[in-house]
Amino acid sequence: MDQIKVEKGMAELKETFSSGKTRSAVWRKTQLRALIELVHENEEEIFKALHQDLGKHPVEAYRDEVGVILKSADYSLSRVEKWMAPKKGHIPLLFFPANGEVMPEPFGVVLIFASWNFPISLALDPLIGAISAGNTVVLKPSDMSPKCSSFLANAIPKYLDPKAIKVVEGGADVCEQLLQQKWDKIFFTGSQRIGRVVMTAAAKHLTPVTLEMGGKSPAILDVTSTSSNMKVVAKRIVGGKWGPCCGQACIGIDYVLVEDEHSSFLIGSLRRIIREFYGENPEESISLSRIGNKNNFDRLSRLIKDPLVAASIVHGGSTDEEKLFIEPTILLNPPLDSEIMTEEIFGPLLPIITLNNIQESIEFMNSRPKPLVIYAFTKDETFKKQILTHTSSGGVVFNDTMVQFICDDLPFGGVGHSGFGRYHGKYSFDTFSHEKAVMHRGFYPEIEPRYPPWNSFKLQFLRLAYSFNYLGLLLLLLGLKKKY
Ligand SMILES: NC(=O)C1=CN([C@@H]2O[C@H](COP(=O)(O)OP(=O)(O)OC[C@H]3O[C@@H](n4cnc5c(N)ncnc54)[C@H](O)[C@@H]3O)[C@@H](O)[C@H]2O)C=CC1
Ligand SMILES: CCCCCC(=O)O
Repeated sequence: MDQIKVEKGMAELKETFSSGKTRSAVWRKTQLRALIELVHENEEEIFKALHQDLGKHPVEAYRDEVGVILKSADYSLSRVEKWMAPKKGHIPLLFFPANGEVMPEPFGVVLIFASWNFPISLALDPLIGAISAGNTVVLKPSDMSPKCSSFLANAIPKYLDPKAIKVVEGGADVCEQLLQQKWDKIFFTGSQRIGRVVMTAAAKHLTPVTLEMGGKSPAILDVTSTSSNMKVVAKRIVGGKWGPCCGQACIGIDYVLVEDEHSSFLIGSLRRIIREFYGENPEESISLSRIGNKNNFDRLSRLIKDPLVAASIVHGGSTDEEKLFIEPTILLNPPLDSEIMTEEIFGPLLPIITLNNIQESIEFMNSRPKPLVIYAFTKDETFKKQILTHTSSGGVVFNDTMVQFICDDLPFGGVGHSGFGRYHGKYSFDTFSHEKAVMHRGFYPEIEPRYPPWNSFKLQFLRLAYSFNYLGLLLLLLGLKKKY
């Protein structure tokens, strides 16, 4: 994409934003309704593109993408006017008469990078936030999900305001061109490697950035307190590992921590559920999506080629390069210094790491980068509190997996290496808004002690004023009055 085209597009977006039309609730709600219409009217085409790019079945495509976007857009559409309204801010009596408010305003022209594993959700969910907050937008879908990228590039201009929302397709070269522009906000979903590239480019223009990244999200299994629910636990672990995009999910379970004595029970339970979900021959299953691209296939295949890792495979391990298929694979205690345990797996490989005591899981997690989410299957309230207070992660889910992604009142985002900033629901609106402080003052009474020349009285006045000790202030002023 040539630089002139990028700059022309930017100029138009800036002009649109300056016109003020994106600030109105009417414009924002019109765009949100149009987005809902886009998804409804093109559901089959979206299913087709998701199947072509990732082998997703329509049910998985609806669960993780189409349904998520319809939910998010409807949630914002019904609340955006309330979110737009200035919120009252308390002003101390000292400044009477005065009132204060916090007024959300759009940043301006924003850039959104989406990833390939949920190419519709991860493009349109941030877009919903950017529109709700009144911004103009460049959306850059991932080039690694080309059919979905092409669908978005064709459909969005037909439904949304083309002078305010543009789709730019392409890979690293296009991205680097885009990053040379001065954006008012960048919302990035992707890897730490590229997240650093984005942050570096944003720093040049002091552009605020939200980084939605990933990492190694563990699932802790306290079998002692959940043994009576093991079938549900196993379904949720299998669903949370291989369900979303065949394990290629930022909030997918990366590894499981379990006490040694329970590892066989767990593996047997997982095996049964894998068969129940994907049949005797998962390669033939229509319910298991495929590895997204050759790069990820080669990387994952390499992880299990390591002899010590290969020796730890207790289920699965088969691959088919032509079909970009990797069987749901379980490993038991691969070496902790192997790449599968030091790098984000982002695929259908599930290491099970055994501990002497489930309490050790806290130290195990704390000795590694902060994950996007911690899943913990336990009914032990004390252990829950320990996890919440002695570990740090983007989020914590007790006794389930993945479902937090569709809860609009829970912020979705990481901490430390898993990212910063968050979105979903009103958090999306806030992420794409500047909260402007507004204070209205009167002209009387004047607070003379705020002005020079300084003297001891004014120091005394300010001491009481800053402690908002109104009685003290009154007595001081009365005392002054009496004195003079
Ligand atoms: N927190 C979240 O919501 C999610 C996080 N992720 C994380 O993303 C990673 C996998 O996603 P990928 O798309 O492979 O990540 P990626 O970092 O390779 O690409 C992300 C985006 O950046 C663009 N990009 C690629 N090269 C670039 C460059 N040189 N300069 C600027 N932009 C560039 C891509 O086209 C894409 O739009 C995993 O680490 C995963 O954990 C993935 C999905 C969701
Ligand atoms: C179920 C949808 C999850 C999307 C974010 C991810 O895990 O990559």
